[in-house]
Amino acid sequence: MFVIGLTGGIASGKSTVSKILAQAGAHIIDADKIAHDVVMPNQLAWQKIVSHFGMSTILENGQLDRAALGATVFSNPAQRKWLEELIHPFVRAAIEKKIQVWNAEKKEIVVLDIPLLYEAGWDTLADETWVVSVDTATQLKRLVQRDRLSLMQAQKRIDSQMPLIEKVKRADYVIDNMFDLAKTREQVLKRWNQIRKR
Ligand SMILES: CC(C)(COP(=O)(O)OP(=O)(O)OC[C@H]1O[C@@H](n2cnc3c(N)ncnc32)[C@H](O)[C@@H]1O)[C@@H](O)C(=O)NCCC(=O)NCCS
Ligand SMILES: Nc1ncnc2c1ncn2[C@@H]1O[C@H](COP(=O)(O)OP(=O)(O)OP(=O)(O)O)[C@@H](O)[C@H]1O
Repeated sequence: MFVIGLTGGIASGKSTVSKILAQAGAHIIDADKIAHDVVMPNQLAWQKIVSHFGMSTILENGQLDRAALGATVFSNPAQRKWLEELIHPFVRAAIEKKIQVWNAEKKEIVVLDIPLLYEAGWDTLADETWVVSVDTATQLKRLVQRDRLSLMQAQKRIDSQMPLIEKVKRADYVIDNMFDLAKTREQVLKRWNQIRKR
């Protein structure tokens, strides 16, 4: 089994690349999705969040108010650290379990789609790392458009991550996602085909 660690900055295009890889036959582990699943109502992490942040972080249906929690933690690094220290061990355990299962099932290529791959030190789970890169103006524009955040909210989210330029330096393979999707697909499939041939 070969494991690709796919990362980038927020809204740089990880999900877009991960979709292309899935269509090509990769098996995807999506850390954002796992992080959403572990805070479903009444789970241990959900209970700890409610006792720590209070009922104002819960919607009427019991789900986390992700916008409210995001507004709090992306303006307060100490609270973000608290939330990460709670959620990350659950996410890491789920990722390791899935890797184990897929390894036993002899899946050929697995992709770890993890926004905080380097920040969390989880790049060691991968055989090689890919970074999806865009310039800061494009990142901000796409983030504001997709998530309907104000410029200031979007900038706070970007600033809470390792600078994208730093991630690019650490990457084994960089995908430049500044252009159209065809160009991105071309770069993804180029490296994908090299890995397949090994
Ligand atoms: C604060 C929360 C509730 C906001 O939820 P929201 O639905 O608005 O965002 P979502 O979870 O879909 O994340 C969107 C993007 O935000 C960025 N992001 C998320 N968490 C973090 C973080 N702790 N630090 C920096 N960037 C982050 C990532 O690029 C991610 O792809 C949520 O992001 C969260 O629980 N974060 C802590 C868990 C975590 O670190 N998740 C990242 C994957 S392990
Ligand atoms: N090459 C491109 N050209 C134009 N728009 C793009 C391109 N790639 C991605 N986008 C758009 O930019 C936004 C961010 O892309 P995407 O959701 O793939 O980023 P992400 O890195 O997965 O984000 P997150 O860190 O929040 O998970 C989306 O609205 C997507 O449709």
